[in-house]
Amino acid sequence: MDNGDAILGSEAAARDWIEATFAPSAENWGRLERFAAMLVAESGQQNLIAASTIPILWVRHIADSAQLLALDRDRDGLWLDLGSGPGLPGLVVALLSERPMMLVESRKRRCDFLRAVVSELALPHVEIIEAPLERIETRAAATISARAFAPLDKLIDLSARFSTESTRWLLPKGRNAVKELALLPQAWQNLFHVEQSLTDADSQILVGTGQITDKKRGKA
Ligand SMILES: C[S@@+](CC[C@H](N)C(=O)[O-])C[C@H]1O[C@@H](n2cnc3c(N)ncnc32)[C@H](O)[C@@H]1O
Repeated sequence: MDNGDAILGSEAAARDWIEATFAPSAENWGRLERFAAMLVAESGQQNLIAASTIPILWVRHIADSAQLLALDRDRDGLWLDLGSGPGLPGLVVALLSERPMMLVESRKRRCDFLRAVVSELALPHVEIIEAPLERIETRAAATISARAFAPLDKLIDLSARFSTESTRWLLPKGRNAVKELALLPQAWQNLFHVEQSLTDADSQILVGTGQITDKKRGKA
C-alpha cells in the first residue's frame, strides 16, 4: 500500500479490493457477509456503529478494518485488538486470516454480540476477553490494533506492556494521526510511520514496530 493507491470510493470498490487482496474462499466470503448482516441487525439493538455509516458499511467498517491486515501480511502470532466494540477491526481480520485473535472489550453487551458472532461463524482462533484492558494479564502480542479506542498517548500507556521488539502496532487515527504522533516522546515517535487510509482521503494509520518502554519515554 502506498500513497498512490486509490481511495475506495464505493461499496463495490471495497468488496473488489477485499477480493483482490485476500482472495477469501466462498465459505469465508459467506462468513464476512453474515458478520456484516449481524452487525447491521445488532446496531438496531445497541449503539455499535453510526446509523449514517450503514449504507457504506463495506467501505467504512469492513475494508477499513481489513486494510490493517494488509499492513501486516505474512506474519503470525497473537493479534491483540483493543476496545474491539463490535469486532472492528478484530473480527474482520479473523474472518480473513487464521491469526490467533484476542478481542479485548469491557462492555458486556458488546461482548455478548462478539460471542454470538464467534459462535455462529465458528471462529475457534478468536478469544474474547470481557474486561477493562487495565486488568488483563500481560502477554506478548505480535500485533496490536486499536480503532477509535483512546487518544494515542493514553492508548500507548495502557498497551505498552503487551509489546515486544517485534510487535507491529496498527493504529488508525483519522485526520489527527500526525498531530497525535508529534505529542509522543521522540523515541516512541521513531518507531512509527504514517500510512494513508484506503477508505478515507482524510484519514491515516500509524504503523509501528517495536517495544514501547518507559525508557523510551525518557524515564530511567
Ligand atoms: C469508540 S468504540 C470503538 C469500537 C471499535 N474498535 C470500532 O472501531 O468500532 C471504543 C470501545 O472501546 C471499549 N473500551 C473503552 N475503554 C476500554 C478499556 N479500558 N478496556 C477495554 N475496552 C474499552 C468501549 O467499550 C468501546 O466498545
